[in-house]
Amino acid sequence: MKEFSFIKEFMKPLSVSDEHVVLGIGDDAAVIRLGENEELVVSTDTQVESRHFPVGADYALVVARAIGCAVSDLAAMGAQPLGFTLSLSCPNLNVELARRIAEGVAMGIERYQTPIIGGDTVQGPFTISVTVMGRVEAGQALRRTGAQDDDDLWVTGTLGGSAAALEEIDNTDIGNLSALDQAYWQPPCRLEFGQGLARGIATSCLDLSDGLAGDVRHILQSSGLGAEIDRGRIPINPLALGRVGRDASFELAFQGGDDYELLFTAPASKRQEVESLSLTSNTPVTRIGRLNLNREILLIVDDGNATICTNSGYGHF
Ligand SMILES: Nc1ncnc2c1ncn2[C@@H]1O[C@H](COP(=O)(O)OP(=O)(O)O)[C@@H](O)[C@H]1O
Ligand SMILES: Cc1ncc(C[n+]2csc(CCOP(=O)(O)OP(=O)(O)O)c2C)c(N)n1
Ligand SMILES: [Mg+2]
Repeated sequence: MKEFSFIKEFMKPLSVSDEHVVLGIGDDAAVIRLGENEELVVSTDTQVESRHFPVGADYALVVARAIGCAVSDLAAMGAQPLGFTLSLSCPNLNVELARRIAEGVAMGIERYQTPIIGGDTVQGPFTISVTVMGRVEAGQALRRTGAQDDDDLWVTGTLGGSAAALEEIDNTDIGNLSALDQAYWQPPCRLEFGQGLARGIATSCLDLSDGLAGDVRHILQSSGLGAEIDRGRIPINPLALGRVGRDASFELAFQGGDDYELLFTAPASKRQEVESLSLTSNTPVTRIGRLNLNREILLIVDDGNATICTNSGYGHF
C-alpha cells in the first residue's frame, strides 16, 4: 500500500476537527487554536539512514538537514517558527558522534532560526525525527486546499539540484561542500517568503519534498482542479543542468524530490505582490503554469504540444 492511501484511508478518518483542532491530518502541518488571535502549527518528519540520507554521511550535516526539512513545513504553512524537538536513534553513541550531532543541531538552530526545546535519545538504527512548532495569526495558515480555477501556479528557487547532488554524493566533508552538494544538504526553507504569502497572497501552498510532479497533485486533489504546466518554465538548477544535460535535469527537477522549495497558487491579480515579496525576501520565484477545471489532470505543455502527466513523484513503499 502507498503511504498516501494509508494516511487517507486509515489515519485521516481518526482525525476530527474540534474547537481546538483547526486542521488535522492531511496538510503540511496541523493547526491548533490557542486563543482568539493565535494558532499553533505542528509538524513532524522522520529521516532514516540510506532512505533519506546516505550511509556514512557526516552526522552534523544529516542533523542540520533534518531540521531544515522539518522547518520547511512551517514555511509552507506561512508560520513563524517557535521551536523543535529532536528524537534520535543511534546504534551507538561516542564522544565523536555526540560532537557531530551537537554541531548539526547548532547549525540547524542558526540556519533555520528555530530553537531546540527537547527531544529523545534511544539506541537503534540511525533515525532522526524532528517535530516543529510555529505560530500564525488565527485563520492565516496556508493550506494545500484553497486553489481556484485560473490561479497562477508558482514555485520558489530552482529544482533538481538536490536530486542531482544525491546521484553522486561521495563527499560529505562539511568544510568542502560543492555548490551543488549544498542544494541537498542545506534545504532553503523559505520562511520569510511563506509568511509573506500568508498575508493574503496565496490561495494554497506546500513545500516540495517528493518532487513537483507528485506534490502538485496534493494541491489539485484537494481543490478538485487540474493544471497546465509550461515545461520550459520549470526553473532547473543550473548546476544540475550543467552536470547531466537538459532532459535528465528536467526529470530531476520534475520528479527527483528533496527540493524543499515552495509551490503555491495565487490569482493573477496578485502577480505584482508575488514579485515584490520575492524582491523584499530575496527569494527567486517563477510562474510555471495555471490551474483549470480539468479535474486533477496535469498537462505539460512543451512547444505548443500538451501531454498528460501520469508521474506521481517519490513514494515510500
Ligand atoms: N502515521 C501517521 N499518522 C497520522 N498522520 C500521518 C501519518 N503519516 C503522515 N501523516 C499526516 O499526513 C499528512 C501528509 O504527510 P506527509 O506526506 O509526510 O507531509 P509532508 O510532505 O508535508 O511531510 C500530514 O498531515 C501528516 O501529519
Ligand atoms: C540516500 C537517499 N536516497 C534517496 C533519497 C530521495 N528521497 C528519499 S525520501 C524522499 C521524499 C521526501 O521524504 P519524505 O519522508 O516523503 O518527506 P515528506 O514528504 O514527509 O516531507 C526522497 C526524494 C534521499 N533523500 N536519500
Ligand atoms: Mg512528512
